[in-house]
Amino acid sequence: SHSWGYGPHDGPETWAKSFPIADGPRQSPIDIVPTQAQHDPALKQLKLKYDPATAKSILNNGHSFQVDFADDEDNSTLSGGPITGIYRLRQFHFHWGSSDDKGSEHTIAGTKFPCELHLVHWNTKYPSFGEAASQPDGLAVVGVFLKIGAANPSLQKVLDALDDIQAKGQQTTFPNFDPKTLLPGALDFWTYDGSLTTPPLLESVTWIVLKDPISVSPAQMAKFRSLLFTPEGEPPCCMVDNYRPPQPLKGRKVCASFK
Ligand SMILES: CCN[C@H]1CN(CCOCC)S(=O)(=O)c2sc(S(N)(=O)=O)cc21
Ligand SMILES: [Zn+2]
Repeated sequence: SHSWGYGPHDGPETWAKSFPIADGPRQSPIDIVPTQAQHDPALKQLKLKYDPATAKSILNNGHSFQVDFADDEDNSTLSGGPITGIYRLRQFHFHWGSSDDKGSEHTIAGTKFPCELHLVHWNTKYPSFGEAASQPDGLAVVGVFLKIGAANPSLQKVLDALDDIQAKGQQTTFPNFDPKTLLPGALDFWTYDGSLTTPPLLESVTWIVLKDPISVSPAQMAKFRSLLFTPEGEPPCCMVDNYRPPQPLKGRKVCASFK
């Protein structure tokens, strides 16, 4: 069975054995070099329309934790930006480090952030999420960097639920949450064609990485690090450093929505 992780024996350097696409032409994340990104005036404004009523539950999946959304209707959607059509919000999750000097997946000219938020959307031109996940234009993930600063009240609502999902496989209800409150004021972004950053590493993601970070306090970072990779009853292993390092650009262009 595909037991992959982030440790020395099952981490990103080993994934190509079970998932050969790990060495593919459009892998994620990447190091974004702002001076080498091309401003594309044709890029539309990002349109994020989220209905808090679609928030359903929060789950520790043993790799991260995710907030899952009802995606049977067009109630929480992404459109505009680099994408055509309408993509539905499926879930959001995070990647973070064991210390504040690392944790993000994308980097900016080599700079790592302590945490990165991913909002996962799928293209409604396909009949289901699973079908979309295998198509080159099937998914669109909005990435948001978290930077150490003031405590983030909206993030705190998410972190307050972590006590109930400490171990792998645990989940609880998480109603009435508006993910828009986790976004920075400006929606300037970089965009490029990439992949899932975890197995199955499918090359089906249009990445939309926001330029501006949101804040997270040191105490809030400690809350992320209180989660466990391991299920109840197994020796506990702290959920930290659940990030894949930047992958080769292999000739891809990174476009910027801003000058
Ligand atoms: C732990 C597994 N993470 C996966 C799970 N999903 C893929 C499931 O494939 C179904 C065929 S997902 O589409 O929700 C998704 S998005 C990202 S990321 N870090 O690139 O934003 C990883 C993952
Ligand atoms: Zn992710």
